[in-house]
Formats: sequence, C-alpha cells, structure tokens
Amino acid sequence: MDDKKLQQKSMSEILQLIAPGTPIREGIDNVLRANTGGLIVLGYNDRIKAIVDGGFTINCVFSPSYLYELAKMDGAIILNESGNKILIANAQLAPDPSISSSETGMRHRTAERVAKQTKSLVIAISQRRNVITLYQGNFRYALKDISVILTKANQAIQTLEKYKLVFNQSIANLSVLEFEELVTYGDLLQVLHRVEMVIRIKKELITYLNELGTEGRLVRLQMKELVTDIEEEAMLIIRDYAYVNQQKPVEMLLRFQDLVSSEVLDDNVIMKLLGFNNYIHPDDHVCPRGYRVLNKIPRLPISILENLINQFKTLPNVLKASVDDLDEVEGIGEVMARKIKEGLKLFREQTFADRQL
Ligand SMILES: Nc1ncnc2c1ncn2[C@@H]1O[C@H](COP(=O)(O)OP(=O)(O)OP(=O)(O)O)[C@@H](O)[C@H]1O
Repeated sequence: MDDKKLQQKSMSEILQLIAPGTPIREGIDNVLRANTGGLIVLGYNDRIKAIVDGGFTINCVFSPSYLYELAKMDGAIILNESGNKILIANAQLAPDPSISSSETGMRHRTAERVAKQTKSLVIAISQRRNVITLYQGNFRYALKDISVILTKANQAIQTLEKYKLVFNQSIANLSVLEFEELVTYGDLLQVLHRVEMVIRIKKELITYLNELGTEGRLVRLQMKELVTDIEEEAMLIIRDYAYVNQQKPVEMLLRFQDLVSSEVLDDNVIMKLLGFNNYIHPDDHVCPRGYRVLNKIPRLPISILENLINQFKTLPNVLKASVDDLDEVEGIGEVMARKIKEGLKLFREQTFADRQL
C-alpha cells in the first residue's frame, strides 16, 4: 500500500471517528454552538509531549459535555489516540514556527503546524467562522454542512439508480449473446465498464457516508440495495470469464474497486485483472463457464453447480448436454437433470423476451 492510500484510509477512519452520532462530534457541535472555539489534539505521544507547554491534567473518560466545558478555557485539549479519554486541557502548543502554514488566525496556524510536525490528528473549531477543520500531516479538510453532503449523497443515489438500469440492460444483452454463443471480449468489456461506473459512484457515496455518520442511515440502506445485486452479478461474471477459474471472486472484485478512480480504466487493465496478460482483440469470441446463467436456476445447490462446470467446462457444453449427460454428473439424478434443463429453458425464454421489450 503506498503512502497516499495509507493517508486516505486514515482520513476515512477520521471522518468516521468524528461523524454525526459519535460522542466526539456531539462535543465538537456543542463547542461550535457555544462559540467558544476549540483546539483538539488526538494522541498524546512523544512528539506531542515535546511541544506541549503547561495545561491541567484531566485524565477522565471522554464525554461531550466535559469537552464543551473545557473548551471554555484558552489553549488546546488533548485526547488519547482513540478519542475516548480527555487527558489534558488548557495546554499551550508550541510547534516549530518555521513550518509553513496557509492559515491566518493563531488557532488554525497552530493546528496546521502541529499536524504537520507530529502527524497527529488536530481539530480546530473556529470561534468566529462556524467551521470545523481537520488537519493531519499535510492533509487539511474543512467539514461541510451536513445538509450539503446529504444533497450530494442523494444526487449520487439518483445517478446510481440510472447506472443500475444501464447495467441491467447490458446484462440482458450479455445473456442473449451467451445463449447464442456470440460473446466477444468487447461485449465483456462493455459490461465490466458498467460495473466500473457503479463502483465509482459507490466510492463517492462511501466518502459522503463516512462524513454523514448516523445522518446517512437512509442513504446507506439505499446504496446497499442498489449495489448488492450488481456486485453479485459482477462476481459471477468474473467467475465466468477470468482466465483461470477464480475461486476467490470477492478478492478480484476488491482489486477492481481499488483500481477504479476518476479516470476511465483502460481495457487492458481490466483484462489484466481477469488474468489475461497478452493483447486481446475486442472482436475475438470468448466463452463463459456458466456460473451466472446456472445461478438463475432456482434452488440449484452450489455444489451441483460446481460439479456441472467441472464436468462440462463451458456454458454451451452444459446447454448442449442431454438429460442423460447431466444425469451422469456427480450429485445429479434424473429429477435434478430435468430441473436443470427446465430452468435453463425458462431463463433463456425470459432473456429473449426481455430483449424484445
Ligand atoms: N499555540 C496555541 N496553543 C494553544 N491554543 C492556542 C494557540 N494559539 C491559539 N490558541 C487558541 O486559539 C484562540 C484564538 O486564537 P485566534 O483568534 O488567533 O485563532 P483563529 O485561528 O483566528 O481562530 P478563530 O476562527 O476561532 O478565531 C486562543 O484564544 C487560544 O485559545
């Protein structure tokens, strides 16, 4: 993991630590409302100890009302790393003045310098401007108004709904092509780029949700409902088309998520993710193993599905197999064989009917 990712990860942890619904946020909001201003440092390590001057030792369990009362005093409040204990109040911080700062007021300049010098999380609550600013290392982030983030999150949910429709359409097309044995790498990539779009918007939503805390409950539920089906389909597609039969599609999907950023992924990057290392022509044909289509057969046990694919290797072979051929597969009797045939026939009819809509 590179440094940038490490910092991003810790920023999402930070946002969760001080999100609405947490005791720290309740305390910070009280300080904000009382207009006393505040300077809070998380973590009392050697680097912080070296720049703390004076103050009272408090050493008590964190409570929002204690934070509010202590913020009435000048100086900084120092909490432990996880923010569940108040250690010191009224502390003067003396960071290296040669460290650059883009802030103007002393509280914010101090906060920025302490964060840069110690890498600890520092929270500045402005007395006059009604803003909460977070600093950690070189990272600076001003918390936005909850209503602004909620609006953005709801817009993202609407976008996700549209993406889902587009995704479902491309999945319906893929099913038809799979039955007709006409899938090309280009078709596969088109579907995977749709998955990429969904992942991109999901990542944006997670950032909002981290900041929204309990205020984002509804958005979280909506996101989960929209995304779960898509992710399940995506994992089945990965199992169908990965170069080597992937036993761990969840890990592959996670790797896919890591790769997704604001830029559209290159086709080669996606094919590499699936294990194809050589150049692939988009018009070349490719054959699915059949995990996704076979999954549509109601109540087909996963072990039987695996046995089917082990035996026949590809979906077209399963489709061509007679009831007798299916009967020979381990765990499949005549009744089950007929059920599989019937299930595939029904799904095929449904797929072709959907295409005509
Ligand atoms: N080095 C420091 N250590 C601890 N507390 C500090 C330090 N410097 C400033 N403060 C705190 O910040 C308070 C306000 O300072 P100042 O008005 O210059 O800050 P500011 O950045 O303009 O913030 P605000 O927007 O809240 O006014 C001080 O009264 C003091 O409590």
